[in-house]
Amino acid sequence: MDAVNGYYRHLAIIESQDYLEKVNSLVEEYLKVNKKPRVIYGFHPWLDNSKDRMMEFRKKFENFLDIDYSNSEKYLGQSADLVILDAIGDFRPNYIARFVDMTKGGGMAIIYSDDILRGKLYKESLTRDGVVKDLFERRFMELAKRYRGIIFLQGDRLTFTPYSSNETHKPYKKIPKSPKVPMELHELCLSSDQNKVLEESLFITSPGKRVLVVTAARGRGKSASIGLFLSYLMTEEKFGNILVSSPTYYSSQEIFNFVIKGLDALNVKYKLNTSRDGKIMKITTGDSRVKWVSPDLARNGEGDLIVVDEAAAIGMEFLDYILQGWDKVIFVTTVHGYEGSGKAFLKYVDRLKSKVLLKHIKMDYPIRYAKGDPIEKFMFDLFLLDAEPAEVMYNGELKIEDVSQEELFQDNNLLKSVYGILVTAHYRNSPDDLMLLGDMAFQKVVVGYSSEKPVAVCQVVYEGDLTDRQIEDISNGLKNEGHLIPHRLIKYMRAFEFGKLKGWRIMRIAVSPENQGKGIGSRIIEEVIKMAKGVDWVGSSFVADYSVLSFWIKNGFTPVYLSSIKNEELNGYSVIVIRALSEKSKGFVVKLSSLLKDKLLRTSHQVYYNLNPQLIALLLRNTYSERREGEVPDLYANKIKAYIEGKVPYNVIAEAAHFLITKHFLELKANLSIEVEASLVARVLQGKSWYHAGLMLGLSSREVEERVKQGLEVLLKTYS
Ligand SMILES: CC(=O)SCCNC(=O)CCNC(=O)[C@H](O)C(C)(C)COP(=O)(O)OP(=O)(O)OC[C@H]1O[C@@H](n2cnc3c(N)ncnc32)[C@H](O)[C@@H]1OP(=O)(O)O
Ligand SMILES: Nc1ncnc2c1ncn2[C@@H]1O[C@H](COP(=O)(O)OP(=O)(O)OP(=O)(O)O)[C@@H](O)[C@H]1O
Repeated sequence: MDAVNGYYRHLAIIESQDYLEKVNSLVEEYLKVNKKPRVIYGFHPWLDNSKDRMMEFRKKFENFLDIDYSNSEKYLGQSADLVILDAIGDFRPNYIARFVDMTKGGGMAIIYSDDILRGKLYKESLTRDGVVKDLFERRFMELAKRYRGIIFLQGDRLTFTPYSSNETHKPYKKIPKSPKVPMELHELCLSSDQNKVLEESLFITSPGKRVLVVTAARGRGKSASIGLFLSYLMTEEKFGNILVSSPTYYSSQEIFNFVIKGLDALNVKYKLNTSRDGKIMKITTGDSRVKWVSPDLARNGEGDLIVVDEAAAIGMEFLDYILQGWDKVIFVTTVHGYEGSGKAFLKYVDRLKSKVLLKHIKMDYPIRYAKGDPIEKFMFDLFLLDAEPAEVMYNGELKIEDVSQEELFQDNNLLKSVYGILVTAHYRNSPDDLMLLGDMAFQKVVVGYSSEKPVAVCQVVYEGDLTDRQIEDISNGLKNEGHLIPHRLIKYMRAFEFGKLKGWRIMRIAVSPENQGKGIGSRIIEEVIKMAKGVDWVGSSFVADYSVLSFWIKNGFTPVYLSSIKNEELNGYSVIVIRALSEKSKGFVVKLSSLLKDKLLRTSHQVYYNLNPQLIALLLRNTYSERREGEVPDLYANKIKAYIEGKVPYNVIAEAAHFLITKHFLELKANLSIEVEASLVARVLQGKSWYHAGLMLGLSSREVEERVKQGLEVLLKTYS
């Protein structure tokens, strides 16, 4: 009852063989306080008996929504009084975080399991040869016993320290006296912070370049209030064309839901464009529209206003690009969230303040529950959501050590600052990564310290050394044994013997943002290579990105593989780089990288049409070649000359240009700048029009053509 008054939540964790009885009696207790709760139930429908369990629960409630864990991203905006998680077959951090988040103030989340440590799906993906650690779960249980508001039932042992409504503050709306934004919209707000956003966002409508930044922890209703504000703008003439972008569609979903709520409240008619799977992609009313576009398209999109949700997660480089192209920009972002990189983004905003007219609105009050909610605190500390790197400036002194996973999980401050580096540098970090760090054996964690504080971290996984049987299974597509690099090279490059070599995959490397570009990453790699005694290769696999790839190439790694399909979730193509440490592996590197070069030369116009041409050029420049092209035919040379002199158009000489560029990348005798090479790649190998090549390269059509001519001239001199 006190929780209802104080609008705070409870979390119950049940680990017991008679879990159903225990959940039922807890639910009975809860029903005494709230007779008709809305219930959300999370599970894997296809696991043994899980559907039966769900059906049993479903009978008990009128308002019941069952959600398949694998689909749960779609339901981020949902909330319920009672959230029940089936943790019999899986105990996965991302799902726990996501579902507990759906619980409303006064409500309760229940996680039930027979045994948290064994037989869990995600954990199995971290298990190799039956070996896995349980540092994550032990920390989870230890915190659950210590934190208030958590009912922890292990067998028949109960730990629970209650919380009190005196310690919480409920959100209330507070409508300003004479609001400029319509009253109907203010009425829809649930906290005074939302009213504030609605009114103060008007800042963006005044003339000139303006940037509005809205930041808060998760669940403060940022997206909702911006959605309401956009519904107002749509009814005003000035903002006819509004784009919304975010790393994934789902982070913007609430914006669209609340544009609709707003338009409904204002009694305005609108039209929806929905994707096949039900996502609202565009809302139109009269001459105005709000449309979602992916970050790739937003870069060169046009309109009157752009909203970027989860802005910190997209990367500052992208934000700079948006700021160059747009006059009216709204950045919405979570700080201290799962996807967030808090301090780095806030520093970025501070720097921006001196360059453009900027307003920064911060929201404090949660929407779904009270400020001071004990479960929010538990989740923050459990998943280290507010982990940040230690503040330290690198002064040239670097101590590099490997730290055992046990040491890391025993020392919360060390864990927090090491994990903070990973969270801040890799925006895709999620609660799952903490479990991976704690539980996956066969890994090595290397930490770089400056002035005794962590500034860099590197996670290494041992791979390879496979048996014939394992290799055969992988080659037949049967099993994924978790050896990522050998797996890809065996399955897609058919390099069976490579599987027998011993390797270290650098799964993660990150340097705290203030200290990047000072040589720390390279020194860590050097040290890791020294540690790799008796190892044939050290490698890495990551989403292809120009500057990250440059880092590996600088450190002596060679690209050997590039995926043929874009990974939609990661929004890019993955690339594998390897540094050979033994003669045997050297042979593979030469062979595989030559094959990669050939693949790029022959298929850039189809397989890699959408890949950044600079990246293709960088790959072509840094791969071996085992074949040569013949002499440049005189006819080709003459044609190209005629083109350079402006006597014939490009299409007339396209085949000659293709020949010459292929020859260049096979022989690498001419020294062209990466910009010129990228223009050649875009036009000649990818077959883009001048216009599209220009879009990719940030150049005008004329500039691209100038570079192509310039490049062809040098190549002709070198090779004919
Ligand atoms: C498997 C993986 O984890 S791949 C992903 C790698 N990690 C990340 O992208 C996280 C964010 N970035 C970082 O943490 C670091 O910048 C790292 C790990 C990529 C590189 O470490 P650093 O100490 O910054 O690199 P270091 O100073 O040794 O080398 C500099 C070179 O790396 C490249 N580089 C890549 N990213 C950066 C960056 N953010 N800042 C500066 N240089 C970078 C450049 O080519 C640079 O050479 P240049 O100065 O001639 O342009
Ligand atoms: N005014 C409102 N009325 C009803 N529900 C609201 C309101 N504002 C927010 N919500 C609900 O609260 C939840 C959090 O809102 P929203 O997604 O806007 O928060 P956010 O701060 O953007 O959080 P996140 O970081 O999760 O994106 C959502 O489920 C949303 O539907």
